[in-house]
Amino acid sequence: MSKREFTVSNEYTYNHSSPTRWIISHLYRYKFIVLFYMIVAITVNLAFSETRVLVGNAFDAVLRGDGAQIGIIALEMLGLVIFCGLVDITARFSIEVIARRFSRDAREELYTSLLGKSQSFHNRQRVGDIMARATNDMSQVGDMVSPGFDIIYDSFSSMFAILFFIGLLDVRLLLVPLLYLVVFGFSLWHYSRRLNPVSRQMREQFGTTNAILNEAVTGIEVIKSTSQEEQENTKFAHNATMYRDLFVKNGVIQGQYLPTLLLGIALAFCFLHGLFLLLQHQISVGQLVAFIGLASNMRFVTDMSTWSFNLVQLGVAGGRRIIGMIKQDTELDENEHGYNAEIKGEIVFENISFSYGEAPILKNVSFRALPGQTIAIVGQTGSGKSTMTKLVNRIYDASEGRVLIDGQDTRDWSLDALRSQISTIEQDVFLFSRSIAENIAYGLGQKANQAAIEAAAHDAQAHDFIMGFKEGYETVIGERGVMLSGGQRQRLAIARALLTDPRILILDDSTSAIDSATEDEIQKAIKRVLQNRTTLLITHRISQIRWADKVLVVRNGEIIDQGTHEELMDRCYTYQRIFSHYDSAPATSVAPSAVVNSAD
Ligand SMILES: Nc1ncnc2c1ncn2[C@@H]1O[C@H](COP(=O)(O)OP(=O)(O)OP(=O)(O)O)[C@@H](O)[C@H]1O
Repeated sequence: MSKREFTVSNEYTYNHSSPTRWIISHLYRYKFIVLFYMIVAITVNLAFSETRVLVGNAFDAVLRGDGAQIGIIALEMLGLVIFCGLVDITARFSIEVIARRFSRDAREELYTSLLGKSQSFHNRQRVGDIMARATNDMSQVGDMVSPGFDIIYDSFSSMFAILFFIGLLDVRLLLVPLLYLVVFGFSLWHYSRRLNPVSRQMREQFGTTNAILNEAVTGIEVIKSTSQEEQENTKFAHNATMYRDLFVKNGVIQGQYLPTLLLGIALAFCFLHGLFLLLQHQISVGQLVAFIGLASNMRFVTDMSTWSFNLVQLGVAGGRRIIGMIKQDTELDENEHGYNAEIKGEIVFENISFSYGEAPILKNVSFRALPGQTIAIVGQTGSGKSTMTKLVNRIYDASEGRVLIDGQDTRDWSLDALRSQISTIEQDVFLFSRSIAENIAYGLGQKANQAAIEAAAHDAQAHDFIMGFKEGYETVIGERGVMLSGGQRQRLAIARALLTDPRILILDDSTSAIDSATEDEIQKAIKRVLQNRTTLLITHRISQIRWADKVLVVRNGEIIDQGTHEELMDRCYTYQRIFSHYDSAPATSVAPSAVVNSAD
């Protein structure tokens, strides 16, 4: 079992060792419905084949001039046809239930697995590709069961019924149908082998094309502002053409389906064989008619196989892509039974080094924050400030060294216990397209009440602007909060953090987008949110740096000095360069990156 950051209790375990096993393990979950379907489907086919035998019997009765027998046969036929119709509905209904449950379960499985993947995993993935797997591959998997598997099973059970009744007519009549079956099986195997790789490539190509489309729609602003429509269009057209070519290739293989030709030959031989036995007085005319009727039923088996095998191929290919994603390794483990306690708030970085890839981003970083302290982090852009904070709640793990929270290595903490007590307010606040109340209450799930939400919004200086909307707290904000200004989004994020009452708070440049009119309100909100918790504060604002108990000066992934604002002003040249001309200025913001860069 690979590592996961999130699991659901009582989760059903599926077999991921191969796509086929995965599919079987899903179907096994509904074994009784599957069994019911299989019995019912075979019953329908037996009943249907019996009608052919009745036609043969009717022929014999006509030749004998036995009117009474003809009447009985007609009634039997009527009864059988009604029975077939009714039972067939049950079979179709049960297979449809299985197919849709399968799709639903597989969707849930993929979704849970995605929630359990690490940030590094999601950094690597393309959203469009994930979406293709979650939508298209999922419906392929459902269609594989119904109509795909349904038709195949129906075909084979119908074949079984055909052979059964032919055997009852006269065992010798089985000769040609059995020979046909062997040749049919072989050509089907050959057909699947050719179709399989093309189906797989089609799925892959669909994912890529979808990812390009998704990226273009998400980044439409950049495309337009840089006039790159032409380039994007060419790229998309190239990929769409590749998808089309694969589709055509798929069609060509399907068009070369040999069993249709083979069936024609088989039927001709069946007729010759039957005729031969009739002329030898080995079988009756009625038996010959029944035999030909049954043999021509093999047409359903042959025709249906083309399309349904394609559906199964596509389903298996889809399943392979889905489990491919589910099985992909992720770096962190939920550590469900790890250390679990209320965080007091001590953070210790012990000789931390970290890199996303080859290049080291943090080098031998050490510092200590006592419970309740505010630690400001300043440094040039790209120096590794945000990365440092991402090691605290284990978005990433350090490559070397240890991060200790209350003396415990973060790797020993239960991930849920750790993360649920740490909140981050980032530069780019993410809001869901839900109501404002739901966005504020997000960290608490369903547990927050309206009064608590409003109190948090008051403290975050967000209440007034929220009440300015017609729907107040029930206002649904657009995707990614586009209806709100940067400052409003950040105040909602502060309200969210206040509500969850985290023991450790990470504020990453959180006030950079705020205009001066709301500056005071925000300062109040931030000051309020810092109280009674350990805070790592990445900021460009001198007023906030003054609140800090300690300031870390970061350059190229190293802490070059640390101390209080006053100490650093006294002894750190780089720090002096950043803040000297703001020393007597009122609370305001600076862009230390620019200054530090020039100091370098
Ligand atoms: N997910 C990632 N994958 C690979 N490299 C990354 C990733 N995130 C950040 N980096 C790189 O790590 C370095 C440090 O980035 P980080 O965001 O920690 O800097 P920062 O000091 O917070 O910068 P800023 O002030 O601009 O936010 C940068 O060179 C950046 O390109």
